[in-house]
Amino acid sequence: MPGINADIPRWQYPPTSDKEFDYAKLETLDLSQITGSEYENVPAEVVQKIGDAFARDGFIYATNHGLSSEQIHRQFSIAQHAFDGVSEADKARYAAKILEEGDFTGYKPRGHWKLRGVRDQIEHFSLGGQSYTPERREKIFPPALAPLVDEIEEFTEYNHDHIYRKILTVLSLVLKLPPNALWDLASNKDERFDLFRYALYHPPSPDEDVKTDGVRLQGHTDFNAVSLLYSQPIVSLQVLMPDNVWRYVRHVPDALVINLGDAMHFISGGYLKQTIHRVVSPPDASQVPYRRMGVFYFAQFNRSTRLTPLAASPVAASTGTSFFDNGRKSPTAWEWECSRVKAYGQDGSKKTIDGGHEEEEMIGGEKVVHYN
Ligand SMILES: O=C(O)CCC(=O)C(=O)O
Ligand SMILES: [Fe+2]
Repeated sequence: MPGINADIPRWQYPPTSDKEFDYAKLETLDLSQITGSEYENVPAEVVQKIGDAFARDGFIYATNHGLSSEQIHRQFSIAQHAFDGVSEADKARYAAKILEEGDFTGYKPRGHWKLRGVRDQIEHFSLGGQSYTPERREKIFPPALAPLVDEIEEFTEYNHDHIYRKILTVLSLVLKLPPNALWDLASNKDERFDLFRYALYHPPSPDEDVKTDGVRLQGHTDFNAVSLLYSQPIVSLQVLMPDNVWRYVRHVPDALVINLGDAMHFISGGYLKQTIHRVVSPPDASQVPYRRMGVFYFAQFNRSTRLTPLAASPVAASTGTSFFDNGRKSPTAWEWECSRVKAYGQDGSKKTIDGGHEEEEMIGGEKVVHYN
């Protein structure tokens, strides 16, 4: 693999919890069951099982994605290097223009978001998951990461071309469309704006944890189409399950935790669920002192894709649900992303509703609720 010799410290995974918690029961998709030169073949029972899981829970695990433990571990080591091997001055120089442009590309410092007046403790380094031209390389990557760019690019391409593509085949069949229908909405290279992210959750102070009730990343839906989260040992991610109970996601070594975002929800007429999830302080006290590292691939449709229910899908049509003033004001995938990125985590722009949750009006009259 190119750049593999770039000598960086190896990430030490925190110890895995051996305690039992109220874990979410999630289905598993074995990605090796999707075959064919264009990943067009999926056994009918897999389509049924995964379609039901995405319509009900919105979250699944995926295994047999074709990446080795070592390749995944390497990404966690690169993540560590992106935070520990880059100076604070360079992080500021390569800061993301989150409020100005609604774009996460670059570094997000701790404290950009606030929850109940408390600054968040999460650092990000996010990259657009598309080819890195020489100009983009210089603009996005601080010098300390330059030797790793080819390796990072190879990983992001794999996430898009193989893992995301397979998920899109399954979902196309779930929506009773031809197997390549959703891939056709996501494979225009000139319009790609997937986001690949390394995230570092620093442990907050006990005082901060009290003020936020242990919530470290407020309950939210993702803005994009399909999110791929590389499973990591610290028990912390919670999913709001169909019975309205927050349940933890169990760590499955080398598996992917996959969830759907707003874009997929809208184009499926609401059939596919954009499930609410959040990150809280670890229920296993022995994990509390550890830094929690994340490797996430947020896959998107092409920028100009209109987020309106797909007319060709009988499943999308059958829900009878439409959005954005009956489609008259449907944004593109890009417009929706920018509008949500700018507004997220900015205390004060919302109104409090039932249950102490907060509601905010987004473009096209759609409402977004932030769950506490
Ligand atoms: O940290 C995690 O496990 C999930 C993060 C997440 O939900 C997000 O960044 O959208
Ligand atoms: Fe999320």
